[in-house]
Amino acid sequence: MTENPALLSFANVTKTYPGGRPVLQGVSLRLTPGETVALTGESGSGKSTLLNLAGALDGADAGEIVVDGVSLSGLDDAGRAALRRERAALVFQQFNLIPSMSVAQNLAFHARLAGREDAGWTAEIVERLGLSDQLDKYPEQLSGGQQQRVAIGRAMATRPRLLLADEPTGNLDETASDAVLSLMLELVTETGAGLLLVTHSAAIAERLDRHIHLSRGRLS
Ligand SMILES: Nc1ncnc2c1ncn2[C@@H]1O[C@H](COP(=O)(O)OP(=O)(O)OP(=O)(O)O)[C@@H](O)[C@H]1O
Repeated sequence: MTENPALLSFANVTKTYPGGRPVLQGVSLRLTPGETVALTGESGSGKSTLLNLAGALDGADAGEIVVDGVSLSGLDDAGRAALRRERAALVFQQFNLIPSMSVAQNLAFHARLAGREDAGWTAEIVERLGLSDQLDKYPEQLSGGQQQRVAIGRAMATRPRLLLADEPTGNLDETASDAVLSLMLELVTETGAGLLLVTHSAAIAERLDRHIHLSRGRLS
């Protein structure tokens, strides 16, 4: 049997910030298409660091990271930006919507940058995320749950192969958190993307296919 190609792989990755203690010490992991993986660990254990490396927001000191067949160590700034536009999308706890843009403009923004505007797919995302009545509104006019749905829609509009989410429901109450997580899992599963999601919540981690834990710079 041939092994599924990895969508994301870390091989012996290490990371230390200047003047700090080692945060990641020989981390290896593998995520295949369609797989959803929860990453937990105590505060300060390096979860966001690992996610930022996977999204090419920062570079590893050693080891190899490959996203959808692309080795990150060989990329310059432009290559890293292209990777985030075309292969790996990020969703953060703080939503990070553009305040001066309407919901419709926020949703279209990354897809336009990537030259991948697809009106049919965007309309489907809007429908699925229940945003039809919100398109002309601005982020400040939305609830936290609605803002996060826009952030997820914006990330999914480019049909990323890999979705990296850093405590995406951390700012939401339990009901909104459940709803947003369900929508995210549906979209990810339907598009065959992979999901790596940082969470503090055991209940959220249980809803994903697999659970990995970071402690003292290593995964278990
Ligand atoms: N840009 C940076 N410069 C220096 N040190 C950093 C930087 N970012 C993170 N750190 C340090 O690296 C360690 C890991 O931080 P990281 O944010 O990855 O942890 P985390 O597990 O995501 O934490 P939390 O659950 O609190 O968000 C911490 O000790 C933190 O202080």
